[in-house]
Amino acid sequence: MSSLIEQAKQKAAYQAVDEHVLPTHRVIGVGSGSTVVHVVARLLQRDPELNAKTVFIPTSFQSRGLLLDGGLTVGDVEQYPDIDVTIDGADEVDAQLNAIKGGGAAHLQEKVVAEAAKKFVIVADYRKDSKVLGEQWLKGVPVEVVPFAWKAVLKKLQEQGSKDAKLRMAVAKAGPVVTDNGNFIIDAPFGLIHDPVKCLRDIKLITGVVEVGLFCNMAEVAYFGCEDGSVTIRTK
Ligand SMILES: O=C(CO)[C@H](O)[C@H](O)COP(=O)(O)O
Repeated sequence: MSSLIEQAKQKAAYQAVDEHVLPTHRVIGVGSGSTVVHVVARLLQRDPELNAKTVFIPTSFQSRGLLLDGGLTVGDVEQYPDIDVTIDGADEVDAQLNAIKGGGAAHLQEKVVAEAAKKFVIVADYRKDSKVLGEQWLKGVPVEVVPFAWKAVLKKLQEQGSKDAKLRMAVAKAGPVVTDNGNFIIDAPFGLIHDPVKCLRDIKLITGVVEVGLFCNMAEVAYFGCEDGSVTIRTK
């Protein structure tokens, strides 16, 4: 395996799957991102008969592809509004298990699938472990917005104190990133976020905002893969 970071992601993902995906579970939410690749790899190592009795709820085009490529059955929250457990990555997690998500622009579906679950578990490597949000993740809070309102929302975010807020631009396409839901993303840095609940509320009240990449009071436990090969578990 290539790097310490990749090993850390794998360790956290494998341990979280082993400890939280139970044989009795029938509906499992699967987040998005590079750490979740290891979550799916571990799910595929389970007893195939068990996986055949289980429906997996993806949170993006990416995770849907991972699940389908593995031959797993996928569903959605319309069919399965009661999820046993959802496991997802994060961009940063604070001491209270509040998280910044949306680095992969998938936080709208991720939040719906996390909220529909009895238990929400975060998996991450050591770079994501913070006391206060905004310590490590400097790109800002990802905010999904309806396209026609992006400039108006950007202005409001700047008025709320994020003077460097900007529209996320695509890399291999001219123009902005377009989410799986057909929306745009604004990345809004607020420095250290000591009160993430207030920050979330303030942003969500801006008309044109679809969802904010602040996941407050949602995770029950976070697994951090460490540089020395160990895994740190943080619970509420
Ligand atoms: O929120 C997310 C996507 O919207 C991801 O979970 C987050 O960006 C972490 O990704 P990675 O595991 O690749 O570091």
